[in-house]
Amino acid sequence: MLTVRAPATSANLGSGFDVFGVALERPADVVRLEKADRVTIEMTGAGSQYIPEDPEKNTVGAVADALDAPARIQIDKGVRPASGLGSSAASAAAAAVGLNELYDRGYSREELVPIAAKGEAVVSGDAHDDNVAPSIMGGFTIATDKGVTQVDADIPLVACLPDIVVSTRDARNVVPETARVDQMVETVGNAAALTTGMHRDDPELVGRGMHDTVVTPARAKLIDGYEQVREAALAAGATGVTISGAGPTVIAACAEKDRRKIASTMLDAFGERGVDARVYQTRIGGGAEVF
Ligand SMILES: Nc1ncnc2c1ncn2[C@@H]1O[C@H](COP(=O)(O)OP(=O)(O)O)[C@@H](O)[C@H]1O
Ligand SMILES: N[C@@H](CCOP(=O)(O)O)C(=O)O
Repeated sequence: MLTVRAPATSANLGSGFDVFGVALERPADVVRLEKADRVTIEMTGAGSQYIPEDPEKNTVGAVADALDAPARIQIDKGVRPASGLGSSAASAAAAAVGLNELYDRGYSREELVPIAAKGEAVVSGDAHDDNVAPSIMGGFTIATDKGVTQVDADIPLVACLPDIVVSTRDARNVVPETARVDQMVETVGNAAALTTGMHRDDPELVGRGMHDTVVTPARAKLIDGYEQVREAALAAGATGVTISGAGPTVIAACAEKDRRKIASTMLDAFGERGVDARVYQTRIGGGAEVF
């Protein structure tokens, strides 16, 4: 049996809607695969009771189909579904990397990205690549229909996951259909600053570039306590704060020395709203690993 560990990811980072993503050092899904006559899926771990084992409805089923690689697939979820931490993508990324190796298909990591994204289409209606790209390739990724650009950035992060469920499909429905030119100009500036910050491993520049006035304000309404948590994290030293993926996780970039304080401040701020939460003190990490 082949074992693959594929990391959680944080997509968008504010200014890079549907394009930017980072792999997180933790949490991760662990997927075990062996060749079989047909695809079967067994789920365990965080929130697994809410995830269908039917290959037609699970992200890994679409990946196995695309690679013509039937297998017995056991998924141990470390990434809770509907978290904004690329839960559905982590399983799809692990399946793409694992089945490619098991069946010796010979695809490169970059070529596996659109294949894994077919799994995302099953759950959110859109084959967006911004979670599967970093989960497969690691680091900071810029995923467009022209391919993926990747850099091995190192930025400390805090990801605070409240006990609220936001499905990516629902959160995509509140994205505004249009943006003003001044918002476009601001977004381009922020995205450029963030990208430069990733190349320099500079949390200040990355945090500044996470600002977004187009998609984030619309989605913030789905997360009870978002504004309070954001303000508390900034006051505790975060260099930037935004919604991770479609939410409800709130993600902060920071200097290493401030990470612990920011983590406890974010938990407290959700607590003051009566919302339970858990927090990951993490950083940008590598992509899927095969054991
Ligand atoms: N292997 C999988 N892992 C996680 N969620 C899955 C998987 N397969 C299907 N799903 C479904 O995908 C949805 C979660 O995906 P999504 O809303 O994109 O959340 P996330 O932000 O955590 O990726 C849930 O409805 C879940 O049942
Ligand atoms: N770009 C997508 C990313 C969704 O990420 P997820 O972790 O919430 O699945 C979006 O913002 O809709």
